[in-house]
Amino acid sequence: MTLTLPAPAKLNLFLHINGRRDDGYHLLQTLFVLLEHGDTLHLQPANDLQVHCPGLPGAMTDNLVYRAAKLLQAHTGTRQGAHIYVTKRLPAGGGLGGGSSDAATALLGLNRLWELGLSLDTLAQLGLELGADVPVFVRGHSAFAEGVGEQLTSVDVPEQWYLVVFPGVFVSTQEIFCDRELTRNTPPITVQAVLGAAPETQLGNDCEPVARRLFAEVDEALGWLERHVGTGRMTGTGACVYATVANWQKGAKLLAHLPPRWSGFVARSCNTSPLHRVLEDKG
Ligand SMILES: C[C@@](CO)(OP(=O)(O)O)[C@H](O)COP(=O)(O)OP(=O)(O)OC[C@H]1O[C@@H](n2ccc(N)nc2=O)[C@H](O)[C@@H]1O
Ligand SMILES: Nc1ncnc2c1ncn2[C@@H]1O[C@H](COP(=O)(O)OP(=O)(O)O)[C@@H](O)[C@H]1O
Repeated sequence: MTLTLPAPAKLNLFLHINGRRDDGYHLLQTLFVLLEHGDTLHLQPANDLQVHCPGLPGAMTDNLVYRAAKLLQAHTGTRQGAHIYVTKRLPAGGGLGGGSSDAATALLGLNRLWELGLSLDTLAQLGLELGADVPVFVRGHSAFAEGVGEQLTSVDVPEQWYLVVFPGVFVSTQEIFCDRELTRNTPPITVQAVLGAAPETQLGNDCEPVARRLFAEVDEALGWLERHVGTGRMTGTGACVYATVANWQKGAKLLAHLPPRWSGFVARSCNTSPLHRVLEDKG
């Protein structure tokens, strides 16, 4: 029996840095939406634990999917194993949360495969040990996030079509957060103000000026969107940039004119994660 599950991408419709904790972690506010596009995990019960993730450099034991599985084994004491095959579509370091989403899908998928019966609260708490972005994928709903990204308020955001462009560079989250010129004093806003604001056009991403300065390709990709679509925004700490488009056809037409050194996709946002919908369908 193979359990095949999606690991959707996310976009940050805005990202404000409000301060910094004593341990160096940043206090932020952001609005996450999920996309109908992402990686796919195939999970098979086995006696040992193996993760195959073609195209992603690095040791298997560093893969967030492997680390998620080990965390579940340690937390529950189960001796069950699995062979997990990851089809990567989301660029690592793209700001689309691919690694975090893979980890969340592994947590929920193995919880089902191994019949562990852990709650979403417990899985989100475990996920936070793997990365600040994992809990939103575990909970599987558009959310306003605060704190270091772990305090989530579930919200409904208008579902829209997005053109997402990957400008071919890897942006390390840590490098952006370490930059001296990153502004860290944006005043906090309320969730009501966010939802009334058309976030992707009226609220900004504080990491964008830093990424534009450090990575010429991010700057050029944003310039391309601004010229061809009228607006552009960066997701997370980069590198991907995006804009809303009226429908799939409009997005596909723009995609056809993308400079060949970049890649991209067109996808619709969704308030409920495709992962949760598939798990519900499978009962
Ligand atoms: C800022 C966001 C917005 O979505 O950027 P993206 O990674 O999506 O681009 C995320 O919350 C990132 O989450 P995630 O990518 O899981 O970050 P983590 O692995 O937890 O942290 C990577 C590094 O970023 C820094 N970091 C991360 C989160 C945070 N609130 N403050 C920080 O200073 C820390 O130096 C940490 O070592
Ligand atoms: N399954 C995975 N997919 C993507 N990246 C992973 C995975 N496991 C570990 N990583 C590591 O996580 C980092 C990027 O994570 P990712 O979530 O894709 O980017 P971002 O946080 O920018 O959206 C990279 O350093 C990558 O090596």
